[in-house]
Amino acid sequence: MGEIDPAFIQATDQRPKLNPTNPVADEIPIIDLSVLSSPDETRKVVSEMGHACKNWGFFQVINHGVPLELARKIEEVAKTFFELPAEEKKKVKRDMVNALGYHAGENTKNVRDWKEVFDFLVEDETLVPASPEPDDKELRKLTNQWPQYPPEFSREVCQEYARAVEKLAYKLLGLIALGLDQPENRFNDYFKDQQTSMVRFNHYPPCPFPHLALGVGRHKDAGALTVLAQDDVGGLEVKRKSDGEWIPVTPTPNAYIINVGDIVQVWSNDKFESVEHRVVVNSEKERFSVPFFFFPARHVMVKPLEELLSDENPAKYREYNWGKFYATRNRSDFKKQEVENIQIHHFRLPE
Ligand SMILES: O=C(O)CCC(=O)C(=O)O
Ligand SMILES: [Fe+2]
Repeated sequence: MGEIDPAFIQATDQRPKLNPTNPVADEIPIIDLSVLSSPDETRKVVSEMGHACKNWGFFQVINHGVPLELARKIEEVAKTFFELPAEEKKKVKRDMVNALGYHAGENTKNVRDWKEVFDFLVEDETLVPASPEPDDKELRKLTNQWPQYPPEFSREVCQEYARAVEKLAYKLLGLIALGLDQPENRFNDYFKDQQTSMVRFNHYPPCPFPHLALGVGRHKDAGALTVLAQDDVGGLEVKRKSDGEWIPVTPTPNAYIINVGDIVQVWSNDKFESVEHRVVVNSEKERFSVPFFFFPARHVMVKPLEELLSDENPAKYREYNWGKFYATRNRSDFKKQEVENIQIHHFRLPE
């Protein structure tokens, strides 16, 4: 079996229970979006989604409108990419200047993830702050990097897929807005004029040390929401709010897993919660997943919605700039940092 590189070893209290003695029923709600044409049904969906966002921070959607054929094609494109020889993948490697492309050694909470990734922006050539420093006004252009080879790697399929999940993400964000008693388009402007959203291909190779390492360590997603496709292998676990147990999200064919990100948590002033999740790996099977991270434009100042605030519900966060938050995250993903990554709780106001 050989030795594991210590960079991958999780602290004892973070290691997964691989064979839970009490297998849990799958409790993450599944919501059917096929009924949205009728106002009564829409109200029902809004309410189901509101409950899920409050109690789980996670749900799955079926009949979501993303063409199945396209979802299948994107999975093929992702697989094709990761099958390339390492030197080909390295030709589109992400670096200190450009955060897009291939990356094999991401750290989550300063432990290395057992995975490799490929990232691309929904809107190519998006501007973001050049540095996390608050006074530095310089901007930097992020540019997609596409492999030249093989011919089956289709940039067109990637772009078409990004547009299709983006459409679903807007739909879901509208339903979340309705769940906060706001107009359906309440959040849309934050994504106009250079949203920083991206699609990621995740590949988790089989791991001989699944009891020591994780595919992705526990974390919360920083954006507004995430629309995740997973294959049939399984491995994603969500921290159940009621008791802190790690609950596996059983793959549901043709469903998307949706989770509330930190930004929706702040907008909703904690009504909806961004919940920790992680990915467990296994010694036999590789696993693929494709998250779409719905990120606003760099200039957006994130803060609780004024419309929700009152004497009884005062703002729980001071505002922060999304672009600077993003720049800080991208820097700290890169190098093992001695300090904790930037988090929304750093902006929390005292009660
Ligand atoms: O692969 C998965 O199921 C989830 C990955 C994830 O949480 C992420 O990339 O943020
Ligand atoms: Fe995540």
